[in-house]
Amino acid sequence: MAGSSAQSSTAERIGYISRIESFSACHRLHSIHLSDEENKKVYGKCNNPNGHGHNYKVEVTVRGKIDAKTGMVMNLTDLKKCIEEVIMIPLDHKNLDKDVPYFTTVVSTTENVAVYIWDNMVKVLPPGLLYEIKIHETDKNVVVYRGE
Ligand SMILES: Nc1nc2c(c(=O)[nH]1)N=C([C@H](O)[C@H](O)COP(=O)(O)OP(=O)(O)OP(=O)(O)O)CN2
Ligand SMILES: [Zn+2]
Repeated sequence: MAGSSAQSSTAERIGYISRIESFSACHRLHSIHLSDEENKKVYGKCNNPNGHGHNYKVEVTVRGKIDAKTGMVMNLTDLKKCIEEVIMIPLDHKNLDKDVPYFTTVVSTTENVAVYIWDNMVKVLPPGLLYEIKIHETDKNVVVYRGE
């Protein structure tokens, strides 16, 4: 019988949906927990006092039940609004270290940018939905954070 080995139509289905946005920002890798000499040694060219810029690409993924009535894990239009509020308004065309208070004491590595986005995204999304923040800092450097 067709579909006999498949999940029943009433079973709960879990889906992952993602939205990708890009933002441009500049920063300098410099830790307040290291001396100037150590900063130079650890971060090299990325410790340049006048900073440098990136076109970051961020992928926000949510995981959840595919609602039987709406057919959605969540409405991607709502996810777009959350990304605007949490990522685009505070970070796009900003100096991360000077314009974003969080990075006054936290070094603006892409790992920490991902943590910043995660911590703020969980505040605006329905509970338990956020699954992953993936950031392409360059075409070659990619960071994933899952809230662990
Ligand atoms: N663990 C991390 N390491 C580094 C980070 C980071 O956020 N986390 N960031 C940097 C610099 O900010 C910058 O991203 C490095 O840029 P660059 O070396 O130019 O990037 P690419 O490797 O993609 O460029 P190449 O063409 O290979 O030079 C450094 N480390
Ligand atoms: Zn950088």
